[in-house]
Amino acid sequence: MVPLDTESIEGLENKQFDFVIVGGGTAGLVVANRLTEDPNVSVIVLEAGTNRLNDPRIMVPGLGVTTFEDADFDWNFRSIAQEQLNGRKLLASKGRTLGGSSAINFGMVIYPSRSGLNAWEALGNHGWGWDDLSPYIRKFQKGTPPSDANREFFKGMKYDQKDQGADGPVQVSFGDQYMPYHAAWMETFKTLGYPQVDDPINGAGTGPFVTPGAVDPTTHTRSHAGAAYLGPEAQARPNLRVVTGALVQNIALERRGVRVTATGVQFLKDQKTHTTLANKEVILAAGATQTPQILELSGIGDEKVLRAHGIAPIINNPSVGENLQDHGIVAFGYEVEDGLPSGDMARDPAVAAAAMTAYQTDGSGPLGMVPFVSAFMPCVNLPEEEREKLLQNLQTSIESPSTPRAQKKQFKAVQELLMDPEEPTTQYIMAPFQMLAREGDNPKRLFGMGHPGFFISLVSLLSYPLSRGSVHIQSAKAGAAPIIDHGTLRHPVDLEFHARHSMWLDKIAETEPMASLLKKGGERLHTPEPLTDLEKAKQLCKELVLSMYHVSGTCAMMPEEDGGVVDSHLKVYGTTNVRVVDASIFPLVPRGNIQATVFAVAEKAADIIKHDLK
Ligand SMILES: Cc1cc2nc3c(=O)[nH]c(=O)nc-3n(C[C@H](O)[C@H](O)[C@H](O)COP(=O)(O)OP(=O)(O)OC[C@H]3O[C@@H](n4cnc5c(N)ncnc54)[C@H](O)[C@@H]3O)c2cc1C
Repeated sequence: MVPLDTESIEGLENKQFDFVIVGGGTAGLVVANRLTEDPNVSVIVLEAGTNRLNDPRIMVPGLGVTTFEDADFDWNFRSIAQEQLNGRKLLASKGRTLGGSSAINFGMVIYPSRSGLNAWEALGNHGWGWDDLSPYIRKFQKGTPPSDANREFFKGMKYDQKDQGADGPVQVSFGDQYMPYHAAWMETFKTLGYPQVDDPINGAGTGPFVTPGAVDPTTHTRSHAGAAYLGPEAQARPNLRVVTGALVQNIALERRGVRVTATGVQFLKDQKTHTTLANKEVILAAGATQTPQILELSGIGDEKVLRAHGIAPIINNPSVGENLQDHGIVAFGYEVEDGLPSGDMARDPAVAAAAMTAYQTDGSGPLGMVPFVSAFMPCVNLPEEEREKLLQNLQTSIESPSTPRAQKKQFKAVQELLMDPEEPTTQYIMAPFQMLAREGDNPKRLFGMGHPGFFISLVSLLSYPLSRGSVHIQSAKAGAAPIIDHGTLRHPVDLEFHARHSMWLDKIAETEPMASLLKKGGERLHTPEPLTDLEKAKQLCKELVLSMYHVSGTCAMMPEEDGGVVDSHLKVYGTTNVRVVDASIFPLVPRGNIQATVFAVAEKAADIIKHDLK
């Protein structure tokens, strides 16, 4: 593909576009594409990061991990020290390139649940339940069925052939070179009494499943937002302009009566400040870490935070940047039986070269696929009276006068999800390589295969965490990293659930057929001895938990009095024409990895905007 010139700003100064979209990431490019389907609508996308659409480190799915910490791809944020995690800082990687985080992520496509989305609606967001949003899952993707070989390998694999999206831009497919642990994962859950019951795209049911990936099955390239929504046809549209290296500093706002109207944005490019005008709307799609930052820099946020940085408040909304949710993951490492493979083999240059040759020859092998299997599970090792006690603790925190009103409603919604026998409380994942979780804030060591020997990782994350964090500006300077407080495992009930889920990882490892693939008496990266003590499990969770990079909820869609920042049309309260379309609007984080939900939200947002234009 001829590279799209996104560097030039010729003719841009004070030029007016109907829509100014801030951030050319996962959600931003969906909205840009859909709005410019109408040739009479003009759109500019301002992306702070690079244009690396043709870069192999993005295009080759298995190379994504090499982009971490590289400023050409990753913002490379860290959280502030997390007191509840022994003072550790969490890595907060985030895409800084066209395609945003979808261009550097692990490519897993995981769908939200019916009840999880219905909870969004119950929180006061009319039109955002499962029946409203799930059609957009089918709109953003095109699913390619598993091959006969995969069906044979994963016996009993459920795939709902008729309902995978017919012609969406994001290609979703399965791999072609799974390892014995992948098949054993499905069988092991069956042994434990939890076979797969349905395709997760249908939004219900617990049990294991083969995780589809955002990979084009023909070219074996990553199907991220840039590839899917900014392909040759979109690039050729005269009504769509995309500029990279354009760091948006703030929205220009004017008070018109009781509400405030955006007239454009100011952005920094090549060390100079420029202005672009919005004829109709400014759409913030800078992601859950930076969308609140831009609002605060524009004078929309908690007036105390703004004044502390010398910013004059225009709209006082203390909920901006609050309600941060993330999935914290706890990864355990198990040595595999002698003679069996593992992704750790790639530390041998000859093996890495062979994988690259296979990929270059016909797209086959580990580099061209997303190598994970998952399971959604309830907390199976939690006796009924203990469950009652934990839910009672949650009830106490719902009733506590110190719990803010907004959180009370959310906790109530989570409580219902935790009590629903059809809903998972965890997502388990098997990754066929080692993760050195104690090196957590350093991706080169975390994923660097630095420990001798061959391992797999078994991972747990809480589907519906109660812990809440925040993100706020640390200076009035647009380029400064925001203060990110993940808050992971801060709520005591989260720690109770996560400890129990992590203990069950050992159970998976010692159950057949998985057990036979792991070395008897082999090394365990998390703890040398099997984990039988709940208190020890809690300490281990605090020591090992990492961010799964699912930061969301920081400009939540909810009624304003309940802690909302945007209404159910995604308009920022107090403005006539500023919308947010990205992971910040999630009122509750969905049950697993979030990119599918971001794509679906952005598709729905585009329809809402088109409708509102009429
Ligand atoms: C390392 C990693 C692995 C992940 N793995 C998975 C996975 O396997 N499966 C899954 O479902 N999810 C995964 N996720 C999560 C998922 O990719 C993200 O949650 C989702 O893509 C976020 O979409 P978004 O549109 O909200 O933000 P983004 O896609 O991050 O887009 C925001 C864009 O705005 C730009 N921007 C920011 N500030 C400014 C500014 N001031 N001016 C202009 N532009 C700006 C950014 O550079 C970026 O391009 C992962 C995320 C990461 C980081």
